[in-house]
Amino acid sequence: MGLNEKVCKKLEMADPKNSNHVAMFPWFGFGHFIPFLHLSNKLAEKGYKVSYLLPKGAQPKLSQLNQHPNLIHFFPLVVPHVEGLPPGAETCSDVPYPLHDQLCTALDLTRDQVKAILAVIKPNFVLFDVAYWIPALGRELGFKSVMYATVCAAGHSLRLVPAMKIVKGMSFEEMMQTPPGYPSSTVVPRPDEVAQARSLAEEFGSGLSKYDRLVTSKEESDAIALRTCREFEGPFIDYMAQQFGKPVLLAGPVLPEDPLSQLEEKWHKWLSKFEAGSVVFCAFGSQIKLKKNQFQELLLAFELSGLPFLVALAPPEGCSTIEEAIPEGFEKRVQAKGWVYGDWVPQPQILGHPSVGCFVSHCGFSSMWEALQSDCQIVLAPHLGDQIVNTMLLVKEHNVAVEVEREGNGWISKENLNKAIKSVMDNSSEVAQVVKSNRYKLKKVLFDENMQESYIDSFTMNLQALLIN
Ligand SMILES: O=c1ccn([C@@H]2O[C@H](COP(=O)(O)OP(=O)(O)O[C@H]3O[C@H](CO)[C@@H](O)[C@H](O)[C@H]3O)[C@@H](O)[C@H]2O)c(=O)[nH]1
Repeated sequence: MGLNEKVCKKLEMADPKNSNHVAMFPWFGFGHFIPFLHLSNKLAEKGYKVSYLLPKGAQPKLSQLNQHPNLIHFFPLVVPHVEGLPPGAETCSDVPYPLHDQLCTALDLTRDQVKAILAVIKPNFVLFDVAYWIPALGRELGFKSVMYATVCAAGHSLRLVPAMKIVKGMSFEEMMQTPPGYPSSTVVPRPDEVAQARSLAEEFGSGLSKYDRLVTSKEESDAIALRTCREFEGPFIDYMAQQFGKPVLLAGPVLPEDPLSQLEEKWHKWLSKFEAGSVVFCAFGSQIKLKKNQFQELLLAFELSGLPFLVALAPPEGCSTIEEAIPEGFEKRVQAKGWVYGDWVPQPQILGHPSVGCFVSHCGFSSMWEALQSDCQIVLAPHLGDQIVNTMLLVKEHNVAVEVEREGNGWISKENLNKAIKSVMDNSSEVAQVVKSNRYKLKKVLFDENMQESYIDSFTMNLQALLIN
C-alpha cells in the first residue's frame, strides 16, 4: 500500500460521515503553501480533516508548520518535467520568475494525479487558487470548489474582475483606468503597478493568460474565499462579491498565534544583544532574487543607517552564495552589528522578537499580515504587482507604513532606503509617530482576540452552506 492509500484509509476510519473534509491544492510557491497551511490549521482546530496536495520536495519545509498532524495529511505530488524548467524544479523558489509560466504548465500536468487522489479521498471541499480546472473536477467527483485567494481583495478588484479584461497591447492610458464601479481613490493604478499588471496578459501555464486563469478560477468555482477581513478592505470585498455574483467567504488574517515562543536559540541569542526596538530586519519573501548591484546597494543602506540589522535575502542573480555578493570591506566595517543570511529564516518569530524595531519588506501578502501583527515599524519596497497594491493599502489607505522612494528606473538607492528607515526609526519624527499610532489602532482591530475566531466560525458555516445549496 502506497503512502497516499494509507493516509486515505486513516481518513476514512477517522470520520465515516466525511462531512467536514477539505482538500487544499495551492500554487507551487511558499507564498501560497504557507497561507493554505495556516488556514488548514485553523480548520483543523474546528475539527476539519485536511488533505493537502503539494510537490513532494516542499513537504519537509511545511511539516513543521502543521499544528495538527492527526488531522492534516500531506499528499505528495510528482511534478512532471516541462521543457525549459531545470531538472527537479518543483516550486517558485527553484526557478526565476520568467519560468513560472512553465512551472504552472507543470502544475496543470498534475491533473491526473490530483484527480486520482481526490477520487479516493472524496473531500467535501477543495480549496485551490491557480488550478482553474478544479471546479470541473468538482462537478465530476461531487465536491464543492472554492477559489482561495491569498492576495488582497484590492488586488483582485483592481485587475482581476470581469469588468475590465487585461489583454496584450493595452495602452498606458487604458491600463491607468480603474474598472467600472471600482470602490477606491487611494489604491489606484500607478506606472510601476501598470508595468507589473501587464504581465497578467502574458501566458501563465498551458497557453492561458494569468488574467484568464485567475478570473476563470473565480467564475467557475462554487465560492470565492479570501484571506482578509472586512475591517481591512471591506469595500473591495463587496466589489468582488458583486463582480462574481457568488458567495465570498472571509477567512480573516489567518496567522498562527504566539510566534515568539518557537524562536530558535541562535536567532534569539543574536537579537537579544541589541536594545529593544533597535534592529532593522529585512526579508523579501520566497520569490525575489535581486540584481547583484541592487543587493549590494541595500546592504550599504543598512550600513548607512548605523542601526543593527538582520538581512535575510536570497543570493542575488548570478551568485550561488551570499558571500559572493557582499560589498568589499562591508563585513569589517559592520562587524557584529549586521548579519546577512542567504537562507530561510523564521520570519514571524523574528518579527516578534522585542529587539526588532523595523521591518523592511517587499509586502508579499503574508509578510504584510505578519508585519501588521508585529510591533515593528514598516518600510516597504514592493516588487511585484500585488505587492504594490498591498503597499498602497498600508501607506495610502491606512497610513501605517512608509514606502521607499525609487529612482525613475526602479533603482533603490542607499540614500532613499536609509531615509525611509530613518523616517520611522527616529522617534522624534512626525512620520514615525503617525504611522506608529495608526498601526497600533489597526492592530487592535485586526488582531482582537475574538476576531479571528469569529471569522473562522463564519467561514466554516458558509462552507457548510455550500453543501446545502
Ligand atoms: O526566509 C524566509 C522568507 C519567507 N518566510 C515566510 O514566507 C512567507 C512569504 O510570503 P509572502 O510575504 O506572501 O511573500 P512571497 O513568498 O513573495 O509570496 C508570493 O505570494 C504572495 C501570496 O500570493 C504574494 O503576495 C507575493 O507577491 C508573492 O511573491 C511569509 O509567511 C514569511 O514569513 C520565512 O518564514 N522565511
